[in-house]
Amino acid sequence: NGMSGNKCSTGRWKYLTQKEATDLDIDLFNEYKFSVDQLMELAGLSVAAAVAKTYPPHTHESALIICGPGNNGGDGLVAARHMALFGYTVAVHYPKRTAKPLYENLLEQCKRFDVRIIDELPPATELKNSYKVLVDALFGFSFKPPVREQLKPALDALINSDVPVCSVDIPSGWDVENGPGSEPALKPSLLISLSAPKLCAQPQYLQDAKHYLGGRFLPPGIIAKYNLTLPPYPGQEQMKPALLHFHINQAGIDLNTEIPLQADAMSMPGDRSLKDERRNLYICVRVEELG
Ligand SMILES: NC(=O)C1=CN([C@@H]2O[C@H](COP(=O)(O)OP(=O)(O)OC[C@H]3O[C@@H](n4cnc5c(N)ncnc54)[C@H](OP(=O)(O)O)[C@@H]3O)[C@@H](O)[C@H]2O)[C@@H](O)CC1
Ligand SMILES: [K+]
Repeated sequence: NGMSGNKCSTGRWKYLTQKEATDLDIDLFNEYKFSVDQLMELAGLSVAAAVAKTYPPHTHESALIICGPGNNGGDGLVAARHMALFGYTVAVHYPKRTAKPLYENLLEQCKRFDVRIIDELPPATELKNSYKVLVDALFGFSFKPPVREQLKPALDALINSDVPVCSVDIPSGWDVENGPGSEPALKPSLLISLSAPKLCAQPQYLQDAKHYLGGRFLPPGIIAKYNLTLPPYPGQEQMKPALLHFHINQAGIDLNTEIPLQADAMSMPGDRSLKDERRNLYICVRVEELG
């Protein structure tokens, strides 16, 4: 039936290496003259929008955002403010603060939006009772495993929480290129890749997670330089369900696959005939949205 193995991907999109992600970031600032604040605002806004689409405030009112010391944490602070505007009750845990005006200002803004800053994380059971959704803004594409002692409790809280975790750009603790590894790792239920997905966002690592693309700010020159093939954003949206992962049920076998959304109809659950571009054949699938 052309679907040997248990994975099927059309392999249409480009996934960045860690070095490409870093170089692209540097180009945006040095060559394309963006400031960090600008891109962080757009990144954080798209994170908040993707979280609200997946776990809306009327069902997941109470949110905890765990922020790390780098720009990934900055994205989390921005998302916290936007989520407060969207109607969530938001708390932020920010255990290793960076003494730079950008981060100090973002934190102050959070406080002015009634975001609660919590210095100690509660134990897992209490965390589960207090929050309906977590945002993982601990580490982004500059992370090098293994996690050091100081931030291990924050990572462990995300791993052991038993609450849906929405990861910003990279699931924290994962190798940016090689995914979760063999140790017990974070299993996010939503990943928001920023600007372009990194190698760890491939479906074989992400498994049942929803996957959005956000950070809609790449100039055409960057797209050309890095040979980026990315799904087009619809209209004025800040984020896009780029690489939704569906359960495929064929002849009683559950397959986990990745299907790029070419038409809106594809995002609806139901039976479909889909073209597997790589193998150039059509497969009959049942599309069930996860999560
Ligand atoms: N172009 C884009 O798409 C844009 C991307 N943006 C965002 O920026 C993110 C990348 O940000 P980033 O480069 O500041 O690094 P990030 O990953 O947050 O963390 C570095 C920090 O973690 C630390 N650390 C590292 N390893 C560690 C370990 N094992 N254990 C403990 N700590 C460890 C490291 O500490 P250090 O090693 O330096 O002491 C440093 O403090 C990116 O993913 C996206 O979210 C947007 O904001 C704007 C445009
Ligand atoms: K993260």
